[in-house]
Amino acid sequence: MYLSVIKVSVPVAEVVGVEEGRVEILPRKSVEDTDKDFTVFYVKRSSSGSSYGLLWRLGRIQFSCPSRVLRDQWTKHLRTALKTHSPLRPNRLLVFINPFGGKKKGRKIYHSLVAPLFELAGISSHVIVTERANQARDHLLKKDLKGFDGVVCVGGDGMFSEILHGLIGRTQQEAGLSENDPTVALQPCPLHIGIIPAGSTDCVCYATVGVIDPVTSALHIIIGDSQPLDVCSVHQASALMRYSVSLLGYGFYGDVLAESEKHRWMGPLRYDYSGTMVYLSNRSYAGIVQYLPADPLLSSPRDRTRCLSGRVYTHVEGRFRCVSLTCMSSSCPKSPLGLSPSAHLADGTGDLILVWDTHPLGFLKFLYRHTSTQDQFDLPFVEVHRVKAVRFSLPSEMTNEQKMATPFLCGLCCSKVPAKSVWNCDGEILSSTEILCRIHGQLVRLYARGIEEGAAVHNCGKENDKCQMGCTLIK
Ligand SMILES: CCCCCCCCCCCCC/C=C/[C@@H](O)[C@H](COP(=O)(O)O)NC(=O)CCCCCCCCCCCCCCC
Ligand SMILES: Nc1ncnc2c1ncn2[C@@H]1O[C@H](COP(=O)(O)OP(=O)(O)O)[C@@H](O)[C@H]1O
Ligand SMILES: [Ca+2]
Repeated sequence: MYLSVIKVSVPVAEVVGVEEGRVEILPRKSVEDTDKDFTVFYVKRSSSGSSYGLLWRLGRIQFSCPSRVLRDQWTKHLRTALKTHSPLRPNRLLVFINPFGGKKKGRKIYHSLVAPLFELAGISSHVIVTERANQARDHLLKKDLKGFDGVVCVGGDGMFSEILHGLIGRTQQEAGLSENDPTVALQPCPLHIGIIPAGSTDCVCYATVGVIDPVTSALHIIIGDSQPLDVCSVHQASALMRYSVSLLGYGFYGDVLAESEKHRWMGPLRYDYSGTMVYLSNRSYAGIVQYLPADPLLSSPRDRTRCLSGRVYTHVEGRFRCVSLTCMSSSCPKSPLGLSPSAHLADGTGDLILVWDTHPLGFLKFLYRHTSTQDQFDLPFVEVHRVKAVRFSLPSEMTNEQKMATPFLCGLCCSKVPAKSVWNCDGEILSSTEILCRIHGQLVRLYARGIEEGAAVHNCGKENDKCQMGCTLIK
C-alpha cells in the first residue's frame, strides 16, 4: 500500500506519524490547527556521503481536505493502516542511557534527537539513565518487563552487550533452560533491541544499519523494522562466560583492549593509540584452535576429535598474531567492510579468522586492508573458516605457571613478553583463556533491516539482490 502525493510516494510501512493541522516538529514543535489540514511524517532517505548505508531523515507532507469530516476520515484510516501494516511497531519502550559512553553525549543525543521522534510516533518510553555498569543488565534480569515491546540502548557496543546479556538471560530463566550448557538450544528473545549509537566503536549499529546516526536508528525503531542476529555463547569448562556478537579476539585485539583500558580518558581515540602501541610490540602467541566447520561435508570421518553434537572438529596448532571469531561482518567506521565482509548477520554461523605469525610488515598489510576494499584474507598467513563452534586451548608444553600467569602489557618499555594473551569479547576482557564457543542462529532481533541497497553491490556475490540472511552491501 502506497500513499502518493504528486511526486512523493511513501510506503505506509514507512509513515512515522499522522497529525491534525499543519505541524512542524523541528526545530521545535509548532501546530497551526486548521481543521481541514493534516500532516504526514515519513522516512526520507538521503545519501550518507562517507558511509555505505543510507541516512534516514524525517520527511513531512501537508494535506488539505475539502472538509473537516474528510480530514478526520483520512487521519483515522491512516493510523489504522500503520498498525495493520507493521505489527512490530512498538507502543512502549524501555530505554537505557549510558551517560559515560563514547564522547559522553548519550543523554543529549536521546533527549534532543530521539525523544521528539518517539513522541511524534506515539511511543511511550520509560527512560533509565544508568548510574553504574551492569545496571541495565540487572534490571532486565530481575524487573517486571510486562507491557514493553522493546528495549533501547543508548550507548556503544559495551552497553549493547549488557542489554544482550540481560535479555538472553531473562528469556532462558523463563524458559527453564541452562545457559551454562553449550549443547542447549537457547530460546530466542521476545523483545526487540534498538540501538541509538553513542559509543566508541558502535560496530553492532554500523553492521546492522549501515550508518552511525541516532536519527536513522530512531526511525528504524519507530517503524518496527526487524533484523535477527546470531549470537555466540562463550563457555569455560561447563560454565557460560559471556555472549558475543561482534568481535571475539585473542592476540592482537585482546592486547589492544587490555592496553586501551588504561587510557579510557582518551575516549574513542584510545583504540588507535593502543592499537599502535600493541602493533609496535610485535607479539604472537601459541595456541590450539579446534573448529566445527559450518558445512558438515568439510569434516572427515577419520578425524579424532568429536564435538558436542557428534560432529567433527578440525584441529590447528601454532603461533598466531590473532585469532578472531565474528558472527557478523563487524563493520565499523574504522573498517567499513569489517572484520569479515561477507559474513551474514543471521545465518547461524560465525567466521573464524586465523592470522598466523608473520613479519611485522605482513601483519600491517593485513590490518591496513581492513580500511579499504582490498581482501584482507588474500594473504598467505591468513585463513578464514565459516564455523558453528570453536574451542581454543593453550599448548600442553606450556608450563602450568605460564598458563596461569596474568598477562601484562606495558607498551614498548618492557622486554618481558607474556606467554599468553587475553580474549576480547565485544570489548570486555574474559577471565579465562581456554574457551569453547558456539554460534546460536537468530537468538535476538534488532529494530534494523541490514544494510539497504543504495547504488550497491552485494558482497556475498549477488548484485542488487537483498540477501535474506542480512549480509552487507558495498558501493
Ligand atoms: C593500519 C590501520 C588498521 C586499522 C585496523 C582496523 C581493524 C578494525 C576492526 C574493528 C572490529 C571492531 C569490532 C568491534 C568491537 C567492539 O565490540 C569493541 C568494543 O567497542 P566499544 O568500546 O564501543 O564498546 N571494540 C574493540 O574491542 C575495539 C577494537 C579496535 C581495534 C582497533 C585497532 C586499531 C588499530 C590501529 C593499528 C595501527 C597500527 C599502526 C602501526 C604504525
Ligand atoms: N553509569 C555507568 N557508569 C559506568 N559504566 C557504565 C555505566 N553505564 C554503563 N556502563 C558501562 O560502560 C561500558 C562502556 O559503555 P559503552 O556505552 O559501550 O561505551 P564505549 O563504546 O565508549 O565503550 C559498558 O561496558 C557498560 O557496561
Ligand atoms: Ca552469522
